[in-house]
Amino acid sequence: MNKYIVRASMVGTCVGGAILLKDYTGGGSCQSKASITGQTVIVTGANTGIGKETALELAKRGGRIIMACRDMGKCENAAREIRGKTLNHNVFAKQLDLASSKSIKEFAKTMINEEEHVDILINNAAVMRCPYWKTEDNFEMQFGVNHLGHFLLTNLLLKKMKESGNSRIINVSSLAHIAGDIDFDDLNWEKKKFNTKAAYCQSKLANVIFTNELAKRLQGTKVTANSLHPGVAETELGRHTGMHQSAFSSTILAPLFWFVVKSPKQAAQPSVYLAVAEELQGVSGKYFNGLKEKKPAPQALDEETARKLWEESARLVHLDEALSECKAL
Ligand SMILES: NC(=O)c1ccc[n+]([C@@H]2O[C@H](COP(=O)([O-])OP(=O)(O)OC[C@H]3O[C@@H](n4cnc5c(N)ncnc54)[C@H](O)[C@@H]3O)[C@@H](O)[C@H]2O)c1
Repeated sequence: MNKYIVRASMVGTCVGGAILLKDYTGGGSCQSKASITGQTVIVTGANTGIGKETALELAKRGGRIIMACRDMGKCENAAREIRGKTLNHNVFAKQLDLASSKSIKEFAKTMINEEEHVDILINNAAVMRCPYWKTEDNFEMQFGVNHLGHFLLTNLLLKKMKESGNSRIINVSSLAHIAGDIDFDDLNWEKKKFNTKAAYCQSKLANVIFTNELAKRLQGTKVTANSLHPGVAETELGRHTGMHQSAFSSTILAPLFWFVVKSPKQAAQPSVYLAVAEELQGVSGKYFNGLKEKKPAPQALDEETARKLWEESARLVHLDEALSECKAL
C-alpha cells in the first residue's frame, strides 16, 4: 500500500513541478489566427534564434517583414530562407547595428523615408554576458545594445508609428530582469568592477522599465508598448558564457532540459501573440511571461526610476539632436 502512496505522491510532485516549470518557462503557443496582411513589421536581431522564428511566423501571416540585423550576409540568407518557406516575397534584410548610433539613425531614416507605415516594432536583439566591451558610442555593450540602442531606435520611429494608426511596440526582456538593478551612478560600469551577469540583468530590467514609461507617454495615441519574457530557449544567446544549453542536453539532466528549455519557435510565440492578438488591441504597459500577463519585479514598477532612466537615456543618446537629424520630431 505504501508503495502506491509513494508512487502517487511522486506522480503528484511531477505534475505539480511540471505546472510550475511551465509557468517559469513561459509556456503556451499563440492560438490567434489573425492575419497581418498589409502591415509592416520590424524585428531586430532577426537572423537567428527567437527573432528569426518571429519573423518567419509573421511572414506566414502575410506581413511585410523588415529583418533588421547587424550581419548583412547572415540576414540575407535568413530572409531568403523565410521567403522560400512562406512564399511571402515581402521579407527584406536591412542593416542595423544597435551598437552604433550612426547605424541606428541610418536605419531609422530609411524606414521613415521608404516605408509607408510601421505597424509593429519588435525590439528583440540582445547580447548576453559578453566581456567588458564598449559600443561605438562608448557604452557598456549590454546596456548599449539591449537598452540604449532600442531606446534610440524606438524614439526615432515613434512619429512614423503614431501616423500609422493602431501600432504595437514589443520589447523582448527576460525573467533575468528580476535580478536587475539600475545603478544611475555607474550605468556603464566605469567605476565599479565589471560583473557581466549583473550588466545583462540591468539591461533586461531597463527593457521593462522603458516599456512602462513609454506606454505612459503614449497614452492618448494609438500606439501600445508591452514587454515580455519569451521563456528559456535553446539559442545562441549563451555564446559568451561558454556553457551552451545544447551541452547540457547530452547529460543525465537531459530530461529536465527537454522539459524546461523551449525551441526558438516555441519561444517566439509570446512575441507573435503580442504582435497579432486581437484581444490585445489597446493593451499597453504590461509585462507578459510567455502568453500570460504577469506582474514584473517591484523595481520595474517604480515610476521615479522610470522617469530618471528615460531622461538619462535621452541625454546619453543625444535624443533631441537625433530626432531633428532624422526629421522624426
Ligand atoms: N534564449 C533564451 O533563453 C532567452 C531567455 C530570456 C530572454 N531572451 C531574450 O530573447 C531575445 C532573443 O534572444 P535569442 O535567445 O534569440 O538569442 P540570439 O543570440 O539567437 O539572438 C539575438 C540576436 O541579436 C542580435 N544582435 C546582437 N547584437 C546586436 C547588435 N549590436 N545589433 C543588431 N543585432 C544584434 C544577434 O546577432 C542575434 O541575431 C533577447 O532579447 C534575449 O535577451 C532569451
